[in-house]
Formats: sequence, C-alpha cells, structure tokens
Amino acid sequence: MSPPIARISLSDLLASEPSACASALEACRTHGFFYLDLTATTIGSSLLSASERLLQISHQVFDHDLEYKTKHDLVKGVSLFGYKRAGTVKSTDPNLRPDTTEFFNIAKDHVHGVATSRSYPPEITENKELFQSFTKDAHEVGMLILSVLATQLNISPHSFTSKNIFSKPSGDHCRLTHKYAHVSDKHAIGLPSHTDFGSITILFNWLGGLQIQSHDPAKAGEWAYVQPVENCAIINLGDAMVTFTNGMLKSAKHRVVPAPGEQGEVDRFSVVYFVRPHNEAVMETCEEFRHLGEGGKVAGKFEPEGEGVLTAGEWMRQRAVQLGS
Ligand SMILES: O=C(O)CCC(=O)C(=O)O
Ligand SMILES: [Fe+2]
Repeated sequence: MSPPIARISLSDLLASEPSACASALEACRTHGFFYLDLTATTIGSSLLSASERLLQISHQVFDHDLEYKTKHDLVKGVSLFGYKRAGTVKSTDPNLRPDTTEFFNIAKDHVHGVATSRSYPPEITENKELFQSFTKDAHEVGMLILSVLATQLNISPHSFTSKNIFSKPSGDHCRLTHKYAHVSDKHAIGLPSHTDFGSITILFNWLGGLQIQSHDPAKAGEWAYVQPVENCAIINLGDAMVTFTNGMLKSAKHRVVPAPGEQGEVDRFSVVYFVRPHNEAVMETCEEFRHLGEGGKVAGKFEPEGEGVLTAGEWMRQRAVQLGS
C-alpha cells in the first residue's frame, strides 16, 4: 500500500529545489502532513541522532513508578509543561476510550533560559545540552518549512517565521511520549483524535499507530495509518497556520491507536517538537489571506473564546485546559 502522504527531502528544500517546494505547499494545502527525509544534511543527521538519544532517555524516565513521575506533574489549566499521566487527555473519541499515553512536555524556554524553569526529573535536567540542540535544530527546520510555504504562496518569506521567533517566550516544547503496550485494555486508544495547536510539529516515532483521516474520496472519513519511515520525520501543521492563512493551509486531525499485529503488543514511544507562535504574536489572518472570507472556519480548527483578536499567549491559556496538543 502506498503511504498516504508525500515524502519530501530536506536537502531539496534547503536547496530551494522547485518541485520539492511545490510538493511541500501541496501537502500542506491538502493533508497538512508529510514525511521529511532528513538524510544527507547536517541538521537532519543531528536531529536523527538526537531523536535516538531522546528515545533512550524516554525509556529511562518512563520506567520509574507513577509516584516519581507525578512529582513533576503539569498543572492542568495553568501550564502544559511537565508530566501528563495516561488517561487525562480530553477525550474526543466517539466511544470515550481512555488514552493510554503519558507525556513529559519540556519547554524550549526552560532549556534555553528564556523563562524560569520548573522541576523536571534528572534524566531530563542532566541532558540539558541535548534538549538545547534538539529544540534549536527542530525549530530551525520548522522555520525553513514556514519560509518555503510563504515563498510558494507568493508572500514575504518572513510572513510566518516572524510569528515564531525562537528567542521570544513561547509555548514551544519537546514532548516525550510513551504509550503502554496494548495488552491490558484492548479497548483503549493511544491518543484520541486531535489537531495540534501551534504552527508546525516535527515528529519522530518508531512504531505504527499514528493515523490521519483518509483523503481518498472513496474512503472519506476512514482513518489511514501513517507508518514511520526510516530517516524521516513526520511534519504536520497546527491550528495557528489555519488561522494565519484563513484555512488555505490545513491542520489535519490525527490520533494514535494500537498498531496492528505484534507492534501493538509492545510499548510505543515518540519524540515531538511543537513550534508555536511566540506569546506576543497576534493570532489573526495575514492580510494576504483575508479575501478568502470564511474559508478559515475549517473542521478541527481551534476557536478561542472572547471578542477581538488574541495573542498566542492568550490562545494558549485557553487551550491549556484542554490538554490535547
Ligand atoms: O506519537 C505520535 O505518533 C503522535 C503524537 C501526537 O500527535 C501528539 O503528541 O500531538
Ligand atoms: Fe498531535
């Protein structure tokens, strides 16, 4: 079966290769998801090796008992950084199945000293340099993709990157996830259907289970697996890009289910970086897309409460209570 999303080479994007840049735009206008092949680039190799080391750290940190992990709990409705135990994500699953995934969310601002840090377990604090390089590289790849998309849309290449400045306080974070093996509760779901909140997500996983909704008209509404591909990250856009482009670019719904066959019987890990607009960025449609009218009202888009235009910081405070992504 052919993969449901395109595979685009980072090296081609770095070289502004026209067909790769056009494919990135096409992928973001349709699925909002694509594979990014990281081979043959310095930054890609460094991200791949960092993701492997973060996978090892995930094994260690999640192996502790719940009491150890919950000492570093995130505070629902206040901050999304820290530990989230399994079963606490707002459920959007039609059968209300509990999620079986625990997270550690590690703020970019905490590892780079942009904001005062919070408590994290020693497995995380003792590897600060790794978290620093991973977050910096992942953000840089995110900025490359955002500038490719802007250029392809014939707007200033800085239109999106200027809303995601690394050195400014933001909700950017690295997430380590662990889904328990699917043996105890056959009915459980890994992560219920959601869209990501920010601008762009860079995802590393090693086992199947991630699904997006099929874009094949014959299979409308059906879920399709996006399998891990060696040396590739999975890229997807979040709701902020839907707002900035008035729905021209998509943030696709996705979920994690137990992988089919033997893969479902083992623990599953993923390493994620979420690029989010910096806190003071204004969450409004860029001028160039205003003529699209109501096009921005697409399924899955986060609709904040309240009148007027909000900043990303205010958006995030509202979204924090949902604890999705
Ligand atoms: O683990 C995965 O493959 C996806 C994780 C995800 O969608 C999220 O953390 O928002
Ligand atoms: Fe997600």
